[in-house]
Amino acid sequence: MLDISNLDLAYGKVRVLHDISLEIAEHEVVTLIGPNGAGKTSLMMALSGINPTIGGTFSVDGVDLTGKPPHVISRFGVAQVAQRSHLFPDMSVHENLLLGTYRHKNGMDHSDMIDRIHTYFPILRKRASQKAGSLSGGEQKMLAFGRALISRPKLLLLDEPSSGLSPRMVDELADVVHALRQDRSLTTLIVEQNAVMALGVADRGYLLESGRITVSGSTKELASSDEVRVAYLGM
Ligand SMILES: Nc1ncnc2c1ncn2[C@@H]1O[C@H](COP(=O)(O)OP(=O)(O)OP(=O)(O)O)[C@@H](O)[C@H]1O
Repeated sequence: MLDISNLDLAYGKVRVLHDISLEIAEHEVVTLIGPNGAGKTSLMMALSGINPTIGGTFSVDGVDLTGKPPHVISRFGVAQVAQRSHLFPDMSVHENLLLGTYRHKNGMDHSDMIDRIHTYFPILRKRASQKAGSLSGGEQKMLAFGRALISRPKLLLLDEPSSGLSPRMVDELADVVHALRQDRSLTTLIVEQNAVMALGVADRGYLLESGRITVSGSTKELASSDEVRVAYLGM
């Protein structure tokens, strides 16, 4: 579903990603873990068409999307839940959720999907008519996640979903990712600093360090690798 091949990215003269190659098969949940400043968000922004790349390619479902603008990538079915939720604060929770349906034809029935999202995130049902700007930070993240799900993406990109969440909310979020994985209805890339959470919900993973992928393998292999221990614990 996602095929990244030898991708390079720089901010001006500062090279941030080096020769990144990564694949995700349809319905897989794959994680890219790495410490602060490794380049995780830079890669997500590249895959959404926000950051221009300087080398390499990436394709989704066999279609080369390298260099395409964000609106084209999004219409193609790539949805990103960014670290910041980017909601419309004066619109209601329900209205923000419905904004995720824009890529589908008018008149399409979204009620089943809305019910499913409310099952994953019951708070969004309770707060449906409340302004999105009045939600807590964690609740706003849930809404941004729901808005991405309602778009029925081919590929879901989750950028550090656990950042800023309480331990209880991280567990709730992990349960949702786990349920989505059980459904096998989505293909997901989770970029995380929280290796424990990410390795607990993914099928496979990659370790990104200083802009290079240094280890890849099953979540079990990553969890027991010396490189992951050194990257996270410095020992
Ligand atoms: N717009 C930018 N201009 C210049 N440098 C940038 C820009 N955005 C990020 N960087 C630099 O690129 C490097 C990678 O940053 P990035 O945000 O991708 O890392 P990250 O792995 O997501 O980190 P974190 O886990 O702390 O969010 C960092 O050194 C950062 O300072």
